[in-house]
Formats: sequence, structure tokens, C-alpha cells
Amino acid sequence: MNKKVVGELFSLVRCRNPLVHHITNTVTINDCANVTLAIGASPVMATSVEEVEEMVQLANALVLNIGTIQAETFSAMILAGKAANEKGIPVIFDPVGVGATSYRKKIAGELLEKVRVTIIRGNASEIDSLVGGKGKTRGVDAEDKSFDVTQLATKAANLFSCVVVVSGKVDVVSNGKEIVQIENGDTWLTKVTGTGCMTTSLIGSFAGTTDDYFSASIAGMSAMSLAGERAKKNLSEGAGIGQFKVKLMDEIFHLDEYIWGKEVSIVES
Ligand SMILES: Nc1ncnc2c1ncn2[C@@H]1O[C@H](COP(=O)(O)OP(=O)(O)O)[C@@H](O)[C@H]1O
Ligand SMILES: Cc1ncsc1CCOP(=O)(O)O
Ligand SMILES: [Mg+2]
Repeated sequence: MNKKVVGELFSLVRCRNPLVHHITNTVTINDCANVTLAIGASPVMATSVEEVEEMVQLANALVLNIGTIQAETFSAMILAGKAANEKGIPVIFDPVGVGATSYRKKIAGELLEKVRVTIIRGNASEIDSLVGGKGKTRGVDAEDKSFDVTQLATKAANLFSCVVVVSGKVDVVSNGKEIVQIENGDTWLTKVTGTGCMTTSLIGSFAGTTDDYFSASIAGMSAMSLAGERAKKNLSEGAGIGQFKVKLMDEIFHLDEYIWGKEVSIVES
């Protein structure tokens, strides 16, 4: 990892303003659109089978998130994913709650078979489920905290030939050879729904900026964890989770190469 290259992506994303096409869930869709704007990219949420292939032609990255997946939306994901592969733009996959039901497991497997995915971002339970582990989730949240996350990320990266990001107390990014661990974060990030989905949107924003997808993944993942840490530190006394969420968005909006370079805590192995 080249820290300077990753840091420079914070200016580059605002300069290039990539269009990030999302096919995502109905719970966090608005937050994903706003976080994409906050980091300097542009979101478009288009889910209809009639238009997704055309929309991909305008996009610089495609984010696929199965949080509230339905059959029709899944068909749109496959059409959009194939169009993105043909166009050569990155596909970023968020397998929300994949271990929770057999339907989610089935469609996630089918998506990974039919679409060449560039980056996968999930919590440890979700990534474990994708690689065939028991991957227990409670709804959409990680349940078992006892994973060897670096091994898991590398196994998944090799299995799917892509960059894998496993978020958690410590976030891990692996391309199968290199691994980085991001130590920033705050437990309050787990008390706001959508911080995982928004992380995937941030990764999509950076992946639409550069074809160095390992660096893009590190930038997106660390942006959320560092912004969460700063939001918690800078909250006024007595503030709760509502103000934290607003502050989180502000911190992402204000994050730049200088703050990131000074405060990000990354360990390479
Ligand atoms: N125990 C924790 N301590 C600090 N930060 C955490 C913890 N668990 C998750 N996070 C952070 O919360 C954000 C969302 O990650 P996560 O909760 O794993 O995603 P998801 O919402 O998809 O399950 C990330 O920035 C991650 O680093
Ligand atoms: C609660 C919930 N249920 C279906 S999708 C969703 C949002 C999940 O968001 P995240 O994984 O970022 O917490
Ligand atoms: Mg999630």
C-alpha cells in the first residue's frame, strides 16, 4: 500500500466527481446517496430492469447491495453487472445479511457466478458465509465475533479473485496478497443503520475515481471508520445517536488528505 496514493484519492474523487450507480436496499438508500455526495462523487439510484443497462453506460462504478433484495431487483442487478463488466467499470458488492436466509445465499452465489465482481465489502459473518462458513448473522448484523478476519479476507479475495473488505472493530482489506488493517472506528458506528452500506458507497466512489481498487477500498473503508471516530470525539456532551449520525456525515464531508494522513491508523502485513 502506498499511503500517499491513497491519501490523494480524497482530492481526486472531488475533482473527478464519478457517477456511482447503485442498486441498493430501501432502508439506507437515501443515506448512501448523501454519503456519495459528501465524499465528492455523484449518486444515481436506478433499479428498473428497463433502464439499468443504459444507466451503467453513464456510470463510473456500480454498487450492488442485497439488503432488501427481491426477484425483480435481482434480475436488474445481473443485467447491470454484466453491462458493467462489458464496459469495464468496477462492480462493488455488499452481501447484506447473506448468512441469514437460504434465498440470500442462493442469489449471492448466482451473482458471483454471473458477474465479475471487483470489490466485496461485508462484515465478518457475511464474508464467512460467502466462503462457505457458517457465517451466522442476526438479521443483517455480524453475530460471531471470533473470526480470524485477516485469514478470512484473504481466503475470500483468492476465492473470488477480487479485493475483499471485512469491516468490524478492526477493518481488513485484502487483495489476496497484500493485507491492511484499519484500526480507526467507534462502537457507535454499529448503532446507526447503514454505516456498512454507506462504507460500500464510499468504496464505490473511490473505485469510480481510480483503477487501483486496493487503494480505493482502503480509502473508502478508512473514510467511514475515521469519520466515525472523529464524529464521536467531536460530539457535544449529552448528544446521542441522532446527532452522531449528522456529525458522521459532516466529518465525511470535511475529510481530506491532510486529516486522513494525520489520523488514519493503518497496519500493513
Ligand atoms: N466493534 C466496533 N468498534 C468500532 N467500530 C466498529 C465496530 N464494529 C463495526 N465498526 C465500524 O462500523 C462501520 C460499519 O461496519 P459494520 O458494522 O461491520 O458493517 P455492517 O453494518 O455492514 O455490519 C465500519 O466503519 C466499522 O469499522
Ligand atoms: C436493517 C436492514 N435491513 C435490511 S437492509 C438493512 C440495512 C443494513 O445496513 P448496514 O448493513 O449498513 O447496517
Ligand atoms: Mg451491512
